[in-house]
Amino acid sequence: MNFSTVNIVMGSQSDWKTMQAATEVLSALQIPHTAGVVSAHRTPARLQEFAARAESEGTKVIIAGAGGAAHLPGMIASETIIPVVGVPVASRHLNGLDSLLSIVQMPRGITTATQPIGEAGAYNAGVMAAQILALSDSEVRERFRAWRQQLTDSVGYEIQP
Ligand SMILES: Nc1c(C(=O)O)ncn1[C@@H]1O[C@H](COP(=O)(O)O)[C@@H](O)[C@H]1O
Repeated sequence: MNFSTVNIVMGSQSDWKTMQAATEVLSALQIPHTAGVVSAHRTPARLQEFAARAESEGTKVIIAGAGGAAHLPGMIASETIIPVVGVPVASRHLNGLDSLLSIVQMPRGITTATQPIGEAGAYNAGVMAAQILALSDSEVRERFRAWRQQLTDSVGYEIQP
């Protein structure tokens, strides 16, 4: 189990093709991150160990993605006070609506920062993690501002018919 400033975890190896988009902004902003498989359903002991160690290992934000009965993000959120950014991975039968509802409908007091379904959600999870870190890290803040300006500048006004 590897720990880093941002830990990206997912319920299955099959989620990686979606979840790897979370690394794009983190890499661009030079934010240390690592990724691995943790499942509330299949590896409950690993989940317990991961959540118990993350804070003392220096993790500041956890990005958790899962599909279907996506209990992983909420279960991690219940075991640590580190903010958990949840990513609903598109499921085979219900296109991720099941994943979204499983992650977003948390009980009062325990919460996840839930992102859109699929790759765009994973990408934005990276953005959200960077913004959380920017609050307490001036170097990340400056890099984030520059990244955001680039995004703004890249949106052209003219329509290309
Ligand atoms: N939702 C969860 C959890 C969990 O929430 O603990 N563990 C695995 N899974 C999900 O099962 C789906 C199918 O997994 P497989 O492709 O391994 O059969 C994946 O999207 C995974 O996130």
